Amino acid sequence: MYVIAHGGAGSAIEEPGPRQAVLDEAVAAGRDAETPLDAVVETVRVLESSPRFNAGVGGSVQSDGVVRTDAGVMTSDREVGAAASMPGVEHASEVARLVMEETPHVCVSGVHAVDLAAASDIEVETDLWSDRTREQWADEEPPANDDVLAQLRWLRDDFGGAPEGDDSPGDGASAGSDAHHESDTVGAVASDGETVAALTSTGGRWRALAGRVGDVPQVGSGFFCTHAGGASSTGAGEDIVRVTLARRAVDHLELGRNPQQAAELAIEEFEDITESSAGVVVMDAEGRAGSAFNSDAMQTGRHANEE
Ligand SMILES: NC(=O)C[C@H](N)C(=O)O
Repeated sequence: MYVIAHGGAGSAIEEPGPRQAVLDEAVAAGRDAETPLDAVVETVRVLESSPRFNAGVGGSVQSDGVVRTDAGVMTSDREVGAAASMPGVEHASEVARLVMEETPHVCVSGVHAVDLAAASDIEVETDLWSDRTREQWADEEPPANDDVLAQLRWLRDDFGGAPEGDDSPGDGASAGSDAHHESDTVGAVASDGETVAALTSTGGRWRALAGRVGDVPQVGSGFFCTHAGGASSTGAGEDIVRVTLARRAVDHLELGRNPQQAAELAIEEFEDITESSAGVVVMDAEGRAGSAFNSDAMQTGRHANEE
């Protein structure tokens, strides 16, 4: 099985080694899977369980002090499932798969998605806080939860550009430090040499308005897959949605470009349109991989067809 995984597009961190080790472990878990769908879920599960990434445990905290998770998955036969805004769900990837396989719908959200997960024996009520997010949240001074408009005023300046922690090239008012690790969304694309699956999972963006949903569970934005191949995006979700970044990358595969060209072209177009920052990983049906980003850094792990 061929697999490429990413740990989010953002600023370079001082010690990338430990995160790279988790990414490599995640790809190793996916390599042993039987199908591309199993492979992306196995890969992303490892990343969701690591507090080093902004997905599952360690996910970003929303304005009301709650961590909510989102994920989306798609296979090359255009089966799609997504789940959004789930408190207490570590493996949003599993809920996205559940929505795809067991419901007639494409996306389920909030407490209803959590109920569906619990009824299907997916673990819920997990403590998604990490030491890092607990410490960072302690420095915040959010307005009271029942004053939504005050919360909106409090958080508004953080958005409209690159995710916080990413100082290139967006115009985010809070750019410049990687303190929140909020750009460390995770994703994977896998291929058995014939069929493909793509999956993305996140805690969203730091102190986003409670209930905010970004690109990750939106088909074509955070993830996309056809017979040509699949893509998983990361970065400023509000901007990724405006250009449907994953769809754009896969379109380039459909037009005959290789995965590296497809990733680069999609990011160039994204930057031209939004002046914001993002990254994308791409794998075609033969298992050849490519990746591109216009942030300072994006860590990937891969076991790809190098032919
Ligand atoms: N950094 C990220 O990738 C965050 C994610 N794209 C979101 O906006 O929810």
